[in-house]
Amino acid sequence: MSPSPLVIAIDGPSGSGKSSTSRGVAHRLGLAHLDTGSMYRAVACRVAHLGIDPTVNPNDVIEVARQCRLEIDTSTTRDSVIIDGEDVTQEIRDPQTSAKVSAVATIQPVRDALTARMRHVAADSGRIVMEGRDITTVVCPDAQVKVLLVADPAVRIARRRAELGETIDMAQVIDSIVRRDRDDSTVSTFEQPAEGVTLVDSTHLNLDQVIDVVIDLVPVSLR
Ligand SMILES: Nc1ncnc2c1ncn2[C@@H]1O[C@H](COP(=O)(O)OP(=O)(O)O)[C@@H](O)[C@H]1O
Ligand SMILES: Nc1ccn([C@H]2C[C@H](O)[C@@H](COP(=O)(O)OP(=O)(O)O)O2)c(=O)n1
Repeated sequence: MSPSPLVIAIDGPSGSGKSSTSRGVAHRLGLAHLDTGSMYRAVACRVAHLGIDPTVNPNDVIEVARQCRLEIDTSTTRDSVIIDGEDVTQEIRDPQTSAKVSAVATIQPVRDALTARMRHVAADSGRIVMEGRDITTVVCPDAQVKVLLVADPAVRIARRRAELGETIDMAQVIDSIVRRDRDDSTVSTFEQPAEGVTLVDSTHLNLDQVIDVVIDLVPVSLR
């Protein structure tokens, strides 16, 4: 008998620990993992390579989101992202990409195109952890487990700074958390949990503790 379908949806603001937690949960339960932010980031990279300014030519961005060939590894051991044959695995994590991505992610038809792709990945995989900003509310509102992962802004800024290295420009780090959350929250609701979504505050929890909290939410019969 094949195992029951299982979608664990994790939303939250930047730096709340979505990727680390999702990866850890997927690894422990043997599930696939999709970082949906990497899809928006990949489109932002492709758009930049094509010399498109999203604020001037949003229709060109929509075209890229609809037509691009996107190859994303959903295993927990690799995290490669290839768009139209170009490997952008490293570039999507650059602070320059972080600074550009909201301009792409706030175009509603771009969201519609990528949401459809995300749902295909979930359906193909069957058992997956999906993370982003609108997975619990828009992409997979019927997920068996729905979590909104938050942490105090100062803690999120400190975590991101530690991740990027002490030499990183502090203004850039603050922009990538505070300004980006403000822009992203114009199109997604990730500051308050929607009905049926469990709020998990990671401010005072280490990564293993957060992973344990999420796994405890998964019905034993589905693990
Ligand atoms: N509970 C936690 N305690 C301490 N550091 C954490 C915790 N969760 C994540 N981190 C660290 O914070 C940084 C941002 O985490 P990440 O998972 O990339 O967040 P997000 O995907 O929400 O932007 C990473 O360097 C990660 O190792
Ligand atoms: N489901 C999603 C996932 C990401 N986004 C947007 C919002 C973010 O600015 C970018 C990048 O998301 P990502 O999760 O990689 O960002 P962080 O790791 O949280 O800093 O994409 C979104 O609008 N909806």
